[in-house]
Amino acid sequence: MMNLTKIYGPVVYLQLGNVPAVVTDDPSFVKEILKKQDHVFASRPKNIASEYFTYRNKDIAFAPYGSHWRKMRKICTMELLTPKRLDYFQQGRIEEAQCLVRSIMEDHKLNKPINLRDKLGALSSNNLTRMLLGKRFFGPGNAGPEDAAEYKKMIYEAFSLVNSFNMADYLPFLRPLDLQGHERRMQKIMKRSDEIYEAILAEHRKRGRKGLNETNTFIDVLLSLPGENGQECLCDETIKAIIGDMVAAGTDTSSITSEWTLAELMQHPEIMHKVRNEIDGVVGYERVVEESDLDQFQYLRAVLKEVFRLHPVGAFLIPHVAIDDAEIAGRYHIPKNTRILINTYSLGRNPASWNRPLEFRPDRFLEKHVDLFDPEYRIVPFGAGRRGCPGASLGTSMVLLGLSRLIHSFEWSPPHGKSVKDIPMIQAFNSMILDEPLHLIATPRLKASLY
Ligand code: HEM
Repeated sequence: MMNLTKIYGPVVYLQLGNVPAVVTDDPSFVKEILKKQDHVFASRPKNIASEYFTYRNKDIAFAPYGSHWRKMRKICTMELLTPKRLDYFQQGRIEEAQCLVRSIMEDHKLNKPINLRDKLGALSSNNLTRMLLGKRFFGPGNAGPEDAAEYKKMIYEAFSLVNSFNMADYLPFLRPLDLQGHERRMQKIMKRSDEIYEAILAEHRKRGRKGLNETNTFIDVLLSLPGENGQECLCDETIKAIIGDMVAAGTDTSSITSEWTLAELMQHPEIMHKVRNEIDGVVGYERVVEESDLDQFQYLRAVLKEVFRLHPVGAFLIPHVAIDDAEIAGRYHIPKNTRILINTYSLGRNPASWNRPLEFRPDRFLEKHVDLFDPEYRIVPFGAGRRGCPGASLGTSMVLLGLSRLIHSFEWSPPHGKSVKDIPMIQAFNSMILDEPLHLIATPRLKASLY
């Protein structure tokens, strides 16, 4: 599917079983869909995975366009991801970055290669669950190693099921057969994650309501807000769906991006050197990186854009759906209910937009400024418009803080007996993650008291 536009042109119409779909990787069409006619393409398709994981679309990311989505999106931006609340939880993110560095030091003392997928996964999970639930899942003071491993596996599996192709979504008569076994896996994950969220809800209810302010975790805020249609509170399923959305939307996205960044930097030592020089120049050697330093890391930000261009978190944005008949570029008729698949993978590699597109060259973003929300839609790492990612600023800060701490605190090298050429720079089948978890050796480079 990723190569269709190369063969047939910038807009391809497909009939996927019962479902009409349009695939595009052309910036001008993407602009038309996400900006000029954003209101027409702002809905989401129903599919089996979202039915399970979002309590029948009670969340934000998969909710169809309408009053429920509008209300939840408003809660998300006006009550949860507010600058004040994100500022308040900054201390937690700093502590998590320090825990990451310490746990790498422990592995270093044992002479162990570092499994960066595990470390970065723990970092983003803890960052999110501290803010959402007031709870860490990994490391000291956590929910217990077994709970953590189970929770991590669940998030990972749910994320991959949502992103994978399920035949029964397109040929509904196949659904009772569950030929790919997806639905059985979904039922199992959902049952267990529901038990976990029920227990967390009960625990927070028991503590009672406190005054609403920026120090509240997201779950406490959600428990305090009035519900829909004059209800006193939001219903439990809605709260669980929103929390599940944020965990799924914020965890793997951040850790996948950070893992690719380190893998690319290992392949390009001269770029790693420039990034480290930049961080050293701002921070020096007497303290560790703080969030307030991140604005000054212009080169690291260019590196991150280059990673988003070549390795977006999904090959496609979450599908959009036309809520009405539409016409794009004055010549393509798009019938109501058509699914719109924006191919971010080939958008970032489109030779019409990018010079030598397959080369990893962050400097291109310094020679010519391109924003993460690019007005020309040559990259759309966070989507755009009404359905654009509301966690973009938090996600960017989490990734930049984790990476800059790792690069400032350690020299990195391939495991003993291997070279950078042995790091397989290929993505997994059916997903955008590195095919194999990145393992590296860490050597501390700052004075001992900073670890
Ligand atoms: C590096 C980190 C992240 C990346 C790359 C990313 C990327 C994306 C993308 C591509 C979309 C789909 C946009 C579209 O369909 O047009 C999205 C949607 C969304 N993201 Fe993120 N995201 C990140 C972090 C986060 C975080 C930290 C949160 C919240 C805690 C979050 C919450 C959401 C939500 C709720 C949606 C659905 C919006 C809607 O449908 O109205 N994301 N994100």
